[in-house]
Amino acid sequence: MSDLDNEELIKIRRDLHQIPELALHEVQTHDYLLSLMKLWSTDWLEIKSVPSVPTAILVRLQGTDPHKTIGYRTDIDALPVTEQTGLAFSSTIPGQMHACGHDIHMTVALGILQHFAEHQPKDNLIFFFQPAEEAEYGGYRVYEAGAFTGKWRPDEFFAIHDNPSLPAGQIATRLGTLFAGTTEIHLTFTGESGHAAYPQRAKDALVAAAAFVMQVQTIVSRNVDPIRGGVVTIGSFHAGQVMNVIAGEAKLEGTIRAFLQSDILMMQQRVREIADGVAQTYGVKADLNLIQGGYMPVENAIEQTTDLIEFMTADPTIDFAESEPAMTGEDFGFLTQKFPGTMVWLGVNDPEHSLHSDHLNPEERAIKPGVEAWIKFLEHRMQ
Ligand SMILES: CC(=O)N[C@@H](CCC[C@H](N)C(=O)O)C(=O)O
Repeated sequence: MSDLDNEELIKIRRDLHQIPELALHEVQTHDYLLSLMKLWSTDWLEIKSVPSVPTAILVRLQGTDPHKTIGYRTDIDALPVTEQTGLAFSSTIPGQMHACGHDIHMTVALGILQHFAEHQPKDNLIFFFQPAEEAEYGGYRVYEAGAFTGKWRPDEFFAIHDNPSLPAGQIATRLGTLFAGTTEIHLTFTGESGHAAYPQRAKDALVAAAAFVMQVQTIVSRNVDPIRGGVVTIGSFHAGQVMNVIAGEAKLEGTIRAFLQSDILMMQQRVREIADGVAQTYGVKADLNLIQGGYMPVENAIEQTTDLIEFMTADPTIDFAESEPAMTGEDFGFLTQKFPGTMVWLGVNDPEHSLHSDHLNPEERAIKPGVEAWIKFLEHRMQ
């Protein structure tokens, strides 16, 4: 068998695009991936499951003359977004879409895996098909389950993320931090509802929540070093039922983002202080839940990343560019705290739409050069 050709890769991508599943529920995706891996089964390929995270798949390829074990990770989950692309191969699952391109990530990983299932690698390779990147921090869960121990422990880890702002097939990364660390904010203010005409007899949770939304804007403007920057976004605000009843409850959700873990911790503390202060000022109760999970800053390691940049820059068949850091989050950041490694962008040329857009339509011609660049680089790492 030869390497998967363009048409075969596109078919896999379209199959996966039609079955987008949410974090920790990637059952059809898991079965589809496994069916391909079984087709490519060889003496040197071993598959492992993780009982506590049943949609995760680890694949190990035994090297011919191993000096190390190289890890390659792809995420497999999708988003609660209703697809609006109108593509013939659109999502078949209502309200769910591969709007972050994990279908592209999986296809690239499968292309690389199929190559090394056909051509036994020199070093050992571990492919990690990771559930729950968008939420629920699957990488952290699988690590904590002890999956990366013994012969399953990678010495280094690599991963990609698609980028609609870059030309199709371009690979881009940088030394140091590529992606921000994040923290989810889940906050409920509870007051007392009442008649709109008698505010003095109620405790207005909506007004408290509105004050909170405005006050947290000062975290980035007054507490974060402006040279480093950060983000506090409240993306969801639900309160009240009708115009003439004071809301007794307000629910807010948002995200904190920064490039340094110390900034994340400081911003978490400021969110706690503001929630407590607002609760006291408005006589309501604040229930605050801050979840970082595995979304640590994605720190590209010096040795692996320098080698990758030098290798890809020198190869005229690879379109490589250095990139700026981004405020997107990724729980690959947790794995970069545990194993040295590198995450790169893969350009998919859809500049009109951002990641998470219901119109996101990555160019499939990015897949084949992505696969080829990684096969070359991994073979180079094995020399
Ligand atoms: C690449 C990307 O879009 N990642 C997501 C990761 C979500 C992190 C977590 N749920 C949070 O918001 O804190 C992103 O939103 O950046």
